[in-house]
Amino acid sequence: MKTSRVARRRRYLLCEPRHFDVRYAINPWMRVDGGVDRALALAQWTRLADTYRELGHTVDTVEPVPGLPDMVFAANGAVTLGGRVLGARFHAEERRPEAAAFQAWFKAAGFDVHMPETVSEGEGDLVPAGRWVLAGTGFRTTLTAHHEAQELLGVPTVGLRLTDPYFYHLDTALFALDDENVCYYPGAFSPGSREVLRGLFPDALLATREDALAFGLNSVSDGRHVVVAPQAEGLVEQLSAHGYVPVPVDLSELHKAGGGIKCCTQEVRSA
Ligand SMILES: CN(C)C(=N)NCCC[C@H](N)C(=O)O
Repeated sequence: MKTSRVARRRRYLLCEPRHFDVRYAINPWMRVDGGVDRALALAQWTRLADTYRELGHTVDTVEPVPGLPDMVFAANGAVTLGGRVLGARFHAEERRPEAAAFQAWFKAAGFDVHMPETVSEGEGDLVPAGRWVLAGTGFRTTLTAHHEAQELLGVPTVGLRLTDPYFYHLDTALFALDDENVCYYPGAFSPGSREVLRGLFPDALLATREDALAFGLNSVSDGRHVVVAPQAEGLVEQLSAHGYVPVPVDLSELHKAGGGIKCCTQEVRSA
């Protein structure tokens, strides 16, 4: 086991939860009558942004749009690799207008944006991991979108079928630790997809359902520091035991909409 892990500086795109709310239910976490403390959501999100800066990463922000309460989940707005950007096409009608807002941000930042033809929820389902883009399907992003991602990004996509509605995006069930390894919850995947993951990542860290339900797999790693939900206690211990440095950030208020740390974080990967 490697004991010294190396961090790489990252560029992250975030969206302040100024208009955050739970006004519709498009995943099993969302309760429209549950109540949201927006001030707390803002404070938690600010801690996340500050944590990235303290770790030496660049944080950009996209202006939140009134009436789009899920726009804080910036990871869904696109996926980028080598300076190429595949925009988003959202599954739920309520989120569809977000796609144009993220597209505009990327264009203004100097990127060409390819807009997908079918449902494609950005980094929620398309997770660059070393030589591959791991590509979730089953609830949101389509197989056609996997192919579009492969054609645009020039990297093979590995399709993985999600089967548990609580883990409706790939990045609720798996995250890349670095360019060589991942951490995932096997119970979120079909038997065939579990076999594929075992074959590609024989040394992967495996998480429990309890840690997955605590949004532990919705973590962001820079190769050394893993920004992780403190509620995922077993995973936090496991990461330390494998030489990573867990950096707990609590986004409990955002969990009410079905999102966590990674959902709030779009990595901008330039050429
Ligand atoms: C991993 N990512 C990016 C996410 N899981 N995103 C959270 C999306 C939450 C939103 N209410 C929805 O259901 O689309």
